[in-house]
Amino acid sequence: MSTSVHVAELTHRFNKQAEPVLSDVNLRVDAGETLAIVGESGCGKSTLLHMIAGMVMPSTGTVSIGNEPVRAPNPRWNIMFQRAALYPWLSIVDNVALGLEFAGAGRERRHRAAAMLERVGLGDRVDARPQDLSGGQQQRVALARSLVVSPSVILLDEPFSALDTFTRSDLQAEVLSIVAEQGITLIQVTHDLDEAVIMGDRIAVMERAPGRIHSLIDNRMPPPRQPGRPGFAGMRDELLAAFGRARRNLSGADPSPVAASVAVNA
Ligand SMILES: Nc1ncnc2c1ncn2[C@@H]1O[C@H](COP(=O)(O)OP(=O)(O)OP(=O)(O)O)[C@@H](O)[C@H]1O
Repeated sequence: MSTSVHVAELTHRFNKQAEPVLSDVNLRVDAGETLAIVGESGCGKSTLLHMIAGMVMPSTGTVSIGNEPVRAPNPRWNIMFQRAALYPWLSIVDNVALGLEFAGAGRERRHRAAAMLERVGLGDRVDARPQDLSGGQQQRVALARSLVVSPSVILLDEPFSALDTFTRSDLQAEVLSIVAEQGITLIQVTHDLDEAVIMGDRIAVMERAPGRIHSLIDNRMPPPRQPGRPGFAGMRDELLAAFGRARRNLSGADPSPVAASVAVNA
């Protein structure tokens, strides 16, 4: 079952003397919606995501998932990182089943883990060790581990950034298909504007120092959103312009789209 995410009046300082890393962040993501978050390096995207995941408590403000205040990590709002942290001494089916064990599942967990590996295209590798898989396959295992616990919300922190273009594209499509099928609410941090257009029904552009939401853009492209399809380049240009405006709020300069593009890819 999908669930909404509500961030209210969130401000964060990593220590009392420091300037706030995040300030006055307000955000609502509807149940079943997908949101991509972009912004200049260091603007606080990961910090915000970690707070939604309950890994870091905000200095002030609240995060709620459904009607429940987030105070700790929970399998119902699961986070997946850029690098798959898999146990090399366990087979991949046991790595995935471990997520279910932490979530309190019973003896059927190995069967459920195998079914989820099948769903992400690794049904014939269940007994392999993580180190025998490619980076893309390892990310598929991590994805299966995040999804097998049937989360209402999935939080992705640049999960595909280390992958080649084709593997990344396959995994983007896989994630979109699974979240649509299961009605999961998705929030994904990315550096890649193409990826933001592909993944997000809406795209939040953040500014930095302090980090806050600069703009929220509705993605007008209907899925499947793929580079080269009509409307994709226009949506990306709109996003790039918003990214440039978010930077200008910081520096007072007026960056050209090329300068903004360099910053995005830095
Ligand atoms: N545990 C921490 N203690 C102190 N400062 C931190 C901590 N974690 C992050 N920061 C600082 O908070 C700011 C935001 O970091 P964060 O990683 O959230 O940004 P980001 O937008 O995700 O960056 P990037 O795109 O480069 O990954 C940075 O200035 C970072 O140095």
